[in-house]
Amino acid sequence: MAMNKQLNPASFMALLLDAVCAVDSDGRFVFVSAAGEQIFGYPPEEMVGRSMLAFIHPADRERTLAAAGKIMTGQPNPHFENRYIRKDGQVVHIMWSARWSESNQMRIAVARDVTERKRAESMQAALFAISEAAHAAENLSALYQHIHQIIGELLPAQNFAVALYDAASRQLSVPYQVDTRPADTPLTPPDLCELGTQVIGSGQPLLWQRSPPQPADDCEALGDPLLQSWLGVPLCTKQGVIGVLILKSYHVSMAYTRQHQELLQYVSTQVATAIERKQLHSRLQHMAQHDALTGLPNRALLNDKLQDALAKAIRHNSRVALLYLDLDNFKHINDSLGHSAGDLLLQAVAQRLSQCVRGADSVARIGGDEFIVLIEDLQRQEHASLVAEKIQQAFAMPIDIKTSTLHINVSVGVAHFPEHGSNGQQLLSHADDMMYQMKKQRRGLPAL
Ligand SMILES: Nc1nc2c(ncn2[C@@H]2O[C@H](COP(=O)(O)OP(=O)(O)OP(=O)(O)O)[C@@H](O)[C@H]2O)c(=O)[nH]1
Repeated sequence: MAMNKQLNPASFMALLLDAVCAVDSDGRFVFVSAAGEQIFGYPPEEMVGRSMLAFIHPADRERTLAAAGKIMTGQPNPHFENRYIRKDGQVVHIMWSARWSESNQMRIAVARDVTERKRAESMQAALFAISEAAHAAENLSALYQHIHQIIGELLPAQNFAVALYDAASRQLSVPYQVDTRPADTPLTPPDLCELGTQVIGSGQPLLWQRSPPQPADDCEALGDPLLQSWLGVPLCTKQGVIGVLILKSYHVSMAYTRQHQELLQYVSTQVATAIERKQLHSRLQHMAQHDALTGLPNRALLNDKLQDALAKAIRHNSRVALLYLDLDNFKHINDSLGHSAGDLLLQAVAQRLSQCVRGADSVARIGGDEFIVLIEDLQRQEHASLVAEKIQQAFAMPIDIKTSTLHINVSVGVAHFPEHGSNGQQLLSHADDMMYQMKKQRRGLPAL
């Protein structure tokens, strides 16, 4: 009891880890306890008299004003979170417990630094978001974009790239890259691939800083966004290192640190797994939609493309044509030269056909020696016959397979939308009939 009498409550306040603050009705700090310096980085006397808005993260100002308004109507808020910018520029997450004092006309609040908890939460959230993205993203490039966005919420990632390593060809490719450096400025060393290759080789992260740092004024005067800082973290899976996550900074004021490196490493395994899963999915999808021998779309993909083309043609009141192609006497080539020569011929035919059409058109292999050309957005009906003629001319040239020079003929049948059918099935069937008629006519002719 005797001891209690000697205690000075003000000395308790100085020992508190949380800061006690008082803010007047205009939002100005009236009092900040000693712990404020630890939390906000400013000595209390530098905060007192200034508006709280001067310290709050711009993105949280409006929300904070709304919460303060409610507190001033007499509703205490024991769990309000916002971000402050410390004197050293770091962002600090604060949990406020605040109420209005009618007699003092002030908000009385206790501030607790919850930055560590927030960081752990956002790291967990990032892991979860990356794994979600692996399922939700439609394709690999959508996944890279999503990963960029998630990483950008954890650390500065204005300049971000995903580089992938193909162990078979020992090549590093960059399927995703966002770089704020103007495209026409010359690349300043070090080269992205050079550092990326080092990360792949060592399987270790690499943090590179320009040394000595280029003064900011020099860079601005030159208009040259010189690379200042580079962070590369390997993407490791059970198969080994499959690539590198890369962050770059062109600003002297933003240099990557070991802390950034740890954050990026923390998410990199999840990123690697997500990319690997999506790559496998893309490969399976490609296999399900393409012919393994020629690499052309197969019947399933052709049907999808045909359906899309017809839907578009109906919307835009445009035309579509289908060419049904079948090689003549292909069986004879298989029988006389062997199946592998037949395979090579089919590959050569696929290549030659692809060269006869525009990028917007499609060539598909739908059976043994049967191919389809889908011509979209046809300006005039005659154009399909022109493409058919072009194909016939292309096949007038012999094809060299192994040691043989082969002369092959192609029978072609054409169907037009809307004249020969209102759906894909009807059009394919009509083109097949036309092709068969041509084949029959040819059979009636003397052998070439
Ligand atoms: N090499 C090879 N042959 C294939 C493949 N798929 C189907 N074939 C063969 O292709 C041939 C197709 O025979 P047909 O439909 O009678 O064709 P054709 O000999 O050109 O006869 P016409 O079309 O009447 O001129 C068969 O011998 C099949 O075994 C393949 O992937 N590779």
